[in-house]
Amino acid sequence: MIEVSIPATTANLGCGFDVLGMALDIFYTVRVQTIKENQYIIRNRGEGERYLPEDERNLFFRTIKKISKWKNFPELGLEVEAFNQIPVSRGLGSSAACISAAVATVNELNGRALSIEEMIHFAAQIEGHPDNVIPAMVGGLTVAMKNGEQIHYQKFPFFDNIHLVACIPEYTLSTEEMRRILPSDYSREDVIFNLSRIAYLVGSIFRQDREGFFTALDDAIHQPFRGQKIPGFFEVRGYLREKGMGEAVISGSGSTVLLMLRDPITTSGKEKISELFAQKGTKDLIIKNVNWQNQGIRVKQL
Ligand SMILES: Nc1ncnc2c1ncn2[C@@H]1O[C@H](COP(=O)(O)OP(=O)(O)OP(=O)(O)O)[C@@H](O)[C@H]1O
Ligand SMILES: N[C@@H](CCO)C(=O)O
Repeated sequence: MIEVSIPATTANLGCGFDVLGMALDIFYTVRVQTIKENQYIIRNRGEGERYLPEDERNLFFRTIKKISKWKNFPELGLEVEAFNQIPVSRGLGSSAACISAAVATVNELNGRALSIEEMIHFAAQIEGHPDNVIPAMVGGLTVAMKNGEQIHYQKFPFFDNIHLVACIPEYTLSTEEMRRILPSDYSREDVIFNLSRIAYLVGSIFRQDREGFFTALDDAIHQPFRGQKIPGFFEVRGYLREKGMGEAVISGSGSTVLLMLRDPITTSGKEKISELFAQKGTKDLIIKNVNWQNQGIRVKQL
């Protein structure tokens, strides 16, 4: 039996729309054993357990089958125990984790026949968002770049003196819908706004310049539009800025809001954040400290 574990990811990090992503210490873990050919059983525990399919319609098996076909690998029957800590459709890369786990499983069951570049290529093709898939697979904070069919990336460590807090609402948002609400054209001014910030942000990460990082997080491409669908986002961000506490960004396409803080959040800080969200109608909210992860795929033989 093998165990594969993949971290959640937060894509975009403000100005890095479709480019930046970072692995977090929330995991999707599968224990996989081969069984009779053509049998596919998955038992889901944790997030999504009430509604994720437990047969071959599950994204995990759909991914396994696609890759086995592309690569001409034998179609093995599989029995899987899945443990999911990543809330689904909340902008924390749950589908990227599930797809990456399937890709890593296929690789492991076929004598590690795939390179990391191939694994990223397949996973990104199925998931559609390399900014989630790359950090899920390699960990850290990553910059994704597409060049035709090819995907390139750079990986950096994040800051150990920025405290991350995920504010995870009960409601879900579909990535597809949250992409549809974005404009198809942007002014030159907005493009330069984001280009300058992403360059400055990556430079600040490279130099571990925390204040430079906070200065450059803002965005004109997606947050002004998506923020309107996440009641409380603008108010919480405004509060953190006003108090000098840090910044807030929309994680992936939402609904999660990721706080990036200079100091660890206090109990009263959490209460204030809950209150700001509640005033805008978001009442069922999980506020959770999270950490960035330097490792992506983990595989164990059990
Ligand atoms: N752990 C999982 N197991 C099986 N299917 C999953 C799992 N996670 C996500 N999915 C599938 O992917 C869909 C959610 O994809 P979506 O891209 O909207 O959300 P997400 O990956 O959680 O968030 P985001 O991509 O915005 O970070 C679900 O409806 C489900 O079909
Ligand atoms: N960069 C993608 C990530 C989707 O999770 C988006 O924001 O739409």
